[in-house]
Amino acid sequence: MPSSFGSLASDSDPLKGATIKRNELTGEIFVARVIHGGLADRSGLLHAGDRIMEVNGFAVDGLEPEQVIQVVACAQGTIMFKVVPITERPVHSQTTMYVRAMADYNPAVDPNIPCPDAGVSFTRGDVLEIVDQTDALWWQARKLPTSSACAGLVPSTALLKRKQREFWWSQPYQPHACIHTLSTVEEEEDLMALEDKCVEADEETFESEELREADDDCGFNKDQMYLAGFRRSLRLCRRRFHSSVQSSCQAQCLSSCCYSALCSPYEEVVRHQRNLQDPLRLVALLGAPGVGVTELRRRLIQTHPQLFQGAVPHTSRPQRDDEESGREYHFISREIFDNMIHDNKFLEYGEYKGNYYGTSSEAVSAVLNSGKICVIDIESNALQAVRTPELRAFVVYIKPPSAERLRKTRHNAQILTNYYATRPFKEEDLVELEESAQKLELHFSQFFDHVVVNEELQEACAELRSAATRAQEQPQWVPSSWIRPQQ
Ligand SMILES: Nc1ncnc2c1ncn2[C@@H]1O[C@H](COP(=O)(O)OP(=O)(O)OP(=O)(O)O)[C@@H](O)[C@H]1O
Repeated sequence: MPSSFGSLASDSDPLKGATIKRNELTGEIFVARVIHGGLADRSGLLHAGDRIMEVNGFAVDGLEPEQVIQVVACAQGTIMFKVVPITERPVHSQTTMYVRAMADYNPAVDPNIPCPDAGVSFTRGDVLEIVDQTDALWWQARKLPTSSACAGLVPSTALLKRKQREFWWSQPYQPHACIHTLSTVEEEEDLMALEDKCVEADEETFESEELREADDDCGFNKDQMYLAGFRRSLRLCRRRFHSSVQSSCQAQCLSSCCYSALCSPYEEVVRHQRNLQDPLRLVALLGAPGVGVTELRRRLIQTHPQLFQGAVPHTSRPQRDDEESGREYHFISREIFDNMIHDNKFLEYGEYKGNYYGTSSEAVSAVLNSGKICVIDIESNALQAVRTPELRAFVVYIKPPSAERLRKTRHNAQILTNYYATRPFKEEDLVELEESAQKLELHFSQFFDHVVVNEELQEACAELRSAATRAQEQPQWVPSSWIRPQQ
């Protein structure tokens, strides 16, 4: 039987660069995998499938893997391995793949990982460089950004999906039609409660808020030019909105966190720099009610009208004398609105006392094609509708500051109540705001391209502005399907 010797430079844990396994029938010890970029890999002397006979002259057959590691750990100076190399080394043409994690993973609490020390922990939203997919269950990856050349183990898509299925089946009752991605049932109930909190507002109060805004003349800039798509009315009734994604699964899942794209534990991404001739990217703001999404959007558009613009919403309500179609709204008949819903034209839409209101993807595209950055605010259930190859949304999460700073900065702020009246924030409003923000972060942080903490308005607005322009001008991680659309 062919044999060879390999020597590795001394290291406190030289087998960290490889994992080993024992054949339970024969007691033989084999190299299970060589960690990409680790010591064993760099030496080129150990390969997956090699049989380890001896470590520094000590026969390892019959030992438990932990005992072999102990032998290696106790060795001083140069360590000699006597190895029987695998006869047919598989030829791999590994291509590096980048993914965004859609779930959290902690190897320290995973009983199934073959070697917890070699595991890479990650949280949703992290970008991973997958350097080896040879093993169907355990891939090798680096979490970016990293300065380490050494990769570690992460569960493969197949393994994570299996875990999700096991979790799903372990639940006493699961009404969802698809695999449960991240949330526990309790969290799901919380979310449903959040989304269910729709208070019936009568049309007069809703309309009066619209009028109040119009009276404020806040749709006009310094030169008395009307800033199209400026109104906040869509945000007002957002809790009753629908997103354009109406899969059968989503119909059952009010939290809308389990539609197909969100079910995959990894999203393949590429580092992409927008070409100058490409349309600009949509900037979609997401935040808990009352955190200041409207205020920031308003300030951004008002202070930089040459750069930013909102999308003009559609409505089926009758046009008033002082309104122009295409300025405050696109006024269309109910029948046309229904057809547009049917044709999936809306990113979000809602209905109030017989009148529809909605933001169409075409209205967003019109702004983007005009050379301005379209800024809209969305509900979490519209995430899938805006994360498309056409709109390429850059999602900015507006986060509340610390509890203390929130209470200080909102001292004179006015909250918009469910009855469409404004009044100063009460303690319970702030608590509710913080809870809603936590739930958004818990369930959707993997989709945040940038987070702006809205503490001081001016600073938050400046940061939003620079993030929104950076999204157009600098390379970003985006879903690979946006750049290489699937057939
Ligand atoms: N950083 C801040 N400092 C002080 N006040 C703020 C800040 N950001 C927002 N506000 C004020 O808080 C109030 C609520 O803000 P805004 O209306 O923008 O909330 P929102 O996120 O759009 O939620 P909703 O849609 O429920 O109104 C407004 O009075 C706004 O001026």
